[in-house]
Amino acid sequence: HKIPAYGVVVSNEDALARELANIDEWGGIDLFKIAEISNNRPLTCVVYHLCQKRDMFNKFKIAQDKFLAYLMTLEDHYRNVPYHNSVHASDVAQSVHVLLSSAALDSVFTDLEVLAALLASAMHDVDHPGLNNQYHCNNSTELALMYNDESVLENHHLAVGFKLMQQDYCGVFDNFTQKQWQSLRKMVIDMVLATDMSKHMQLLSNLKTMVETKKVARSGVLMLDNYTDRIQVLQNMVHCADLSNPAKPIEMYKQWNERVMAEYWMQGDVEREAGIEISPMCDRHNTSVEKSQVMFIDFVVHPLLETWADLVNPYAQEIMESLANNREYYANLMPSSPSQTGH
Ligand SMILES: COc1ccc(-c2ccn(CCC(=O)N3CCOCC3)n2)cc1OC1CCCC1
Ligand SMILES: [Mg+2]
Ligand SMILES: [Zn+2]
Repeated sequence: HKIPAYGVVVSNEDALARELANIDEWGGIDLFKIAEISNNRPLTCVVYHLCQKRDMFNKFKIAQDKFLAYLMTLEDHYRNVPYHNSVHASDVAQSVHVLLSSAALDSVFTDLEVLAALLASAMHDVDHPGLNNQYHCNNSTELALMYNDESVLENHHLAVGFKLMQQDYCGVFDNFTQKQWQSLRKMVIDMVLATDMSKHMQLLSNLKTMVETKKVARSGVLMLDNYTDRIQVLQNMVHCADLSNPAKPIEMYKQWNERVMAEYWMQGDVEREAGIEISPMCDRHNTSVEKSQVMFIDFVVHPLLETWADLVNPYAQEIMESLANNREYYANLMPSSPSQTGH
């Protein structure tokens, strides 16, 4: 049977083609529109399309129908929660694709490393329950007990993502050598575990050190000559993509913000019902949305993306400008901002 052009059977293939046209650009595609057109299969069609563009099926002799079966099953295991659904995963995959294409990283990473980064992005939040690690640890949930309070969700995303790959009807990496498979699996594990926010300061510090000591070839590309350096750049890349909403076009950023707040407030409702302490920013009756975003940008996103921009300098200026504009947008909306008080 013939495989559809974008992996998924859609009513309007031309519309999907148009939406995917600017997939190589930062903020170039609207994942919410792609979710609509693809009958809520944004992850399957974005990741399939990226792997086709990067010729992954030929490079690794991957059976396209098996890869599609895996992507579909993976996407089916994302939950229908406001933020951590498969639209977010497809956004992280496309953002990683753009960061990987930075001129400073030209030919730096092997095809296996690129495939690992795309797979890590695709599976990095699978089966997310819409309740964060703090909730699981505070309440010793099934998952917290399973993973002893250590990167609980991230370990779960990996376990689910790889278990689905093992199901024999997938057999997606049957043509990999044992060495290729073990290398791919280790890199995906290292990247997904690095999306745990509790690792953020360590990751950022490693990235800063790498910027200070970076070796750049005459061609201007980064020289990374050991696994530790290579995986640190890949981990930071996926982490940057995971935190990249504030650096995207404002209309998309606003939608991500509504969704993440809806998820936080649902968690706050669960905590209030259970009579336990409501987590930070999870109380719908007591959160300043705009102030929270300005603080998120100032204390988390800007320091990380600024360091990334230093690493691939000057190839991330547009990302930094977008972030600065969006920060101003929310700063001006803050209740006590000067523009409100008229002076
Ligand atoms: C568009 O808004 C956000 C977009 C992304 C994030 C965000 C933080 C950490 N990550 C990485 C994954 C993670 O560790 N999480 C997932 C979010 O919940 C906390 C544990 N992602 C937060 C966002 O806003 C928050 C609510 C107001 C300020 C902060
Ligand atoms: Mg996550
Ligand atoms: Zn995520």
